[in-house]
Amino acid sequence: ATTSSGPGPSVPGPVPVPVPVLDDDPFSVSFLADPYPRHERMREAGPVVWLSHYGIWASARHEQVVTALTDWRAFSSASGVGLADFRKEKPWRVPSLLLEADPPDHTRVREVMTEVLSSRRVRGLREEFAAVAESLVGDLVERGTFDAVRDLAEVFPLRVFPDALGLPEEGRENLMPYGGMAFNGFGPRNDLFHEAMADAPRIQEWINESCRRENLAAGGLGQDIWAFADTGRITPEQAAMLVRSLLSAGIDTTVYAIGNALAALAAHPGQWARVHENPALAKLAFEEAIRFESPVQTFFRTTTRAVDLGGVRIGPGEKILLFLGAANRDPRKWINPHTLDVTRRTAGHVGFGTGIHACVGQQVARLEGDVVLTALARRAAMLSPTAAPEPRPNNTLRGFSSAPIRVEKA
Ligand code: HEM
Ligand SMILES: O=C(O)c1ccc(-n2ccnc2)cc1
Repeated sequence: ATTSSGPGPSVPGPVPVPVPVLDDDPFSVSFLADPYPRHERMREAGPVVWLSHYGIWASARHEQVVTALTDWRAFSSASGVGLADFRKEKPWRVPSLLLEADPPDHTRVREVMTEVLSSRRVRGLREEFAAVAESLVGDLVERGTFDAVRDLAEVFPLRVFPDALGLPEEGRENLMPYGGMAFNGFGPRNDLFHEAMADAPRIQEWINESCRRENLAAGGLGQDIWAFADTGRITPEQAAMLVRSLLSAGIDTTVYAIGNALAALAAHPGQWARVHENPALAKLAFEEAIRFESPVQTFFRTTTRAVDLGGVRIGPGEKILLFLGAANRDPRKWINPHTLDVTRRTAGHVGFGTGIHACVGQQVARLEGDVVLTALARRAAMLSPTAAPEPRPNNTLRGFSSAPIRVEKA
């Protein structure tokens, strides 16, 4: 890292703290394949750094990431939570009413989504989710060796969430690709972006059809959203867009999270032994895995005014990349951050974000992780990797395309 008088547009004010300039490309395949050493360098360079490759600010420290996520007035989502600044360029799709909005627009739709995904409603999903997990995991443990990603992490969410949403059977193969579009779409228009968008018109057509009220089964989360349109709390157009949010968020996030948890636990046999000994630890183990190998690595904010963050003066209308995954391994916040500890006190991790945009689906995600790891904890005395997991590069998500493991039956 080199220091300079301060990159980016100069902003009048107190003498600026010399800002470290790094030339990393955080959306390159090499960075994404092994982000942790780069996170460390960014954290050590300072609370806020300038990434000259894209001309953006960035923070990899827990304190500054929490400050930016919490202060939605100074750090806005309405110009997009990806690299694209919606004030300067056309978004690739109509912006999200939740993720890419600020109060007051964000407030009402967030209240509705919070009710749709309430703890009580999610508790009502547990019996069905657990039954699918027991059956799937039971078969895999009998096999003795399987791929934690291909045979479990990519299968379970697609078995339970589309049904919970009320989606028709046909076309579900579009869900992972659409998640790939959404999450690669937050990055620069690099190869990952263009590859994800290759079949965009056809997939977006299926997504738009899937958001229509008549295509959503009664009793599902999709119809729950549409019911709010009848009350006048939201308009029909908003209802369709909120269903689109669930289609964007509901699959890839948990696929990557469950895969990361299984790969991490297989790589730490002592930790798995504790979970097998006490399956009630499954829920905590999943939470620790979200801290340790955060499925959602980054999101952007855009400043609405000149603002000081960590002593660094950031001008108005500038993008800052928040490294959630790096904040979750900041030694200023965590003891032995690079160690997986299934009994760690994980409170304060930002794997689900924090503040007004904190993940509204986190109870669904936790339920999925809990039932899968609980089913495995009861049946598998030992997990061991039979090959290194294969990273699956994505502009926003961190995870694997394969994680072969051997299980020793309990
Ligand atoms: C382990 C899985 C998941 C992780 C790690 C995760 C992570 C996150 C993060 C970090 C945010 C904050 C975004 C920001 O601050 O800009 C977020 C927001 C959100 N999440 Fe998740 N998520 C997960 C699963 C889900 C699921 C399963 C759903 C839906 C059922 C969901 C729905 C949402 C929505 C709608 C928002 C936007 C909330 C708002 O802007 O008010 N997420 N999530
Ligand atoms: O509204 C959307 O399109 C949208 C909303 C939420 C997510 N998300 C990210 C992490 N958890 C959920 C992704 C897309």
